[in-house]
Amino acid sequence: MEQNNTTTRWTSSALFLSSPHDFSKTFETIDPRTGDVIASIAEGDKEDVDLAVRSAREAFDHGKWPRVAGSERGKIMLKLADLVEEHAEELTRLECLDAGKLLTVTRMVDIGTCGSTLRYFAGAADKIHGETLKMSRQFQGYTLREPVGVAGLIIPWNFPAIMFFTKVAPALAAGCTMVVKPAEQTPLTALYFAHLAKQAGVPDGVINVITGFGPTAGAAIASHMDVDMVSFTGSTEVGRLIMEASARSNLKPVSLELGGKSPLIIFDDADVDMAVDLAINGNFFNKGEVCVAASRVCVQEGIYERFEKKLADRMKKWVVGDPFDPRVNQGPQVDRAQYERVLSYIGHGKREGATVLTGGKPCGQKGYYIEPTVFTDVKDDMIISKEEIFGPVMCLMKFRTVEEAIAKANDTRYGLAAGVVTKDMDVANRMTRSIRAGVVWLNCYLVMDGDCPLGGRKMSGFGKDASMHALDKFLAVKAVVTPVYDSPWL
Ligand SMILES: NC(=O)C1=CN([C@@H]2O[C@H](COP(=O)(O)OP(=O)(O)OC[C@H]3O[C@@H](n4cnc5c(N)ncnc54)[C@H](OP(=O)(O)O)[C@@H]3O)[C@@H](O)[C@H]2O)C=CC1
Ligand SMILES: CCCCCC/C=C/C(=O)O
Repeated sequence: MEQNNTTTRWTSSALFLSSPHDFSKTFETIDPRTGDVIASIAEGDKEDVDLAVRSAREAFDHGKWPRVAGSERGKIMLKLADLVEEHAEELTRLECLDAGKLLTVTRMVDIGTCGSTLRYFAGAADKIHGETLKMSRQFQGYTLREPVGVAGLIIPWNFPAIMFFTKVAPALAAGCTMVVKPAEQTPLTALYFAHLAKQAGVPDGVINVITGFGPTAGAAIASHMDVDMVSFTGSTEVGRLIMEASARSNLKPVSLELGGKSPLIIFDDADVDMAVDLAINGNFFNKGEVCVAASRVCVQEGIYERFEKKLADRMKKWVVGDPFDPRVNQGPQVDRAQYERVLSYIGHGKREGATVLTGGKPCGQKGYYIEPTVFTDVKDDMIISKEEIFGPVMCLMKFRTVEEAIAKANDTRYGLAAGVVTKDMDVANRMTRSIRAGVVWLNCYLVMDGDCPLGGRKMSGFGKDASMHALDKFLAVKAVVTPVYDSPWL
């Protein structure tokens, strides 16, 4: 962390100190339980992005991070993982406060995952190999996989800590330097991580966190001539803007993890209790603010009525309230805009003739709470069945045949995730191969793992987060070719 007289800049960069720029602009981050202000945060804009990119450029072109052995980078990343775990309690509370997340889940899943993501990629940092090429003439060829340079990492508000390390950890392992922009709604943990990174020994200029707004700071990263790649998670609409900005600037490669309208297809032979569990978790986990939410639940007609009744019974026990209370299942939506957006979709559903099985209203005296809502009688052409709602709203539908299930699953412009519940291996194989999505969960849902790639097709974007595929995004492949003379073989 660097400090100056006007405001606090949390960054591992030293360049900020010498700038004459006005650092006094701030914005407020809000507690979604109440609408109260948690803190004032420095509002970075285009000028700050320029400074941050200069700092990252300097650290990449002349600093030690890309030049030390991968094992050394790995060691520092392991130290950072330890520090994150030592500070897990403060981080957990910051994340819950900023994003309205459940305390117990955040401790285990969100903050719990940060250390494992860092460790996964720390282990990869000294195993980045090229290939020897089988040249057809008297030449020797091989490939180098080099760090791509300065990475721009633009992060959403639904999993601020998880997404921070999902992007930062592979970039660090590859030897890149980076400018990271957390979402305006949830900047707190990113700032804390930058501070811990400095303590862990990440050199100045390697991780530069810019807090601020998308249309200013985010857009400046996407269009910057000296940013070498962008990895973005967020809406399809902003994904398009990022691609446009790349096209209009330096044609930097972009990786886009965007929205979804994922189907969960439940066949007649499913264990109904298990299927109900998957549908609830798939829709109401993290108050539905999940890119892979199973927002279209399609149940085969033979078990449909039993499924619907069990689901309605289960939802009666669902508790919405303060996410710090361990008895609560669902906290508030992240901010007023998202709360209003979700309520407006619920309004569309009612007006379009879908039936409200459960929920359908806001709740609580203050804050951004919404009842978990299940719509039945949903038709494929309704807005609620086509558009990403990103809130606690499930669309329940019926189907008869496997063919119909495949058609329903693919009847979306998105292609991020899907779930299939069946005991029949032939049906399972046919479904998993027919669905056009980045991940298909079979007899489970929302199972994430460091080694499991996440990323979509169609309007859910392209490029993978997590797994070794994520590391590839931060590496440029270079072929090196040289003549060989009198080689005894080819
Ligand atoms: N795939 C996913 O996981 C996510 C999907 N979404 C979808 O998007 C909807 C709207 O949410 P919203 O917060 O508006 O999502 P955005 O796509 O606007 O936000 C994601 C990130 O992009 C930044 N951003 C916004 N505009 C630009 C821009 N022009 N150039 C570069 N970066 C930009 C945001 O900054 P800032 O917030 O500071 O403006 C934030 O850091 C949700 O309802 C949901 O459907 C949203 C978040 C995550
Ligand atoms: C166990 C859930 C973790 C989800 C992490 C990835 C989600 C990404 C997204 O919704 O954008």
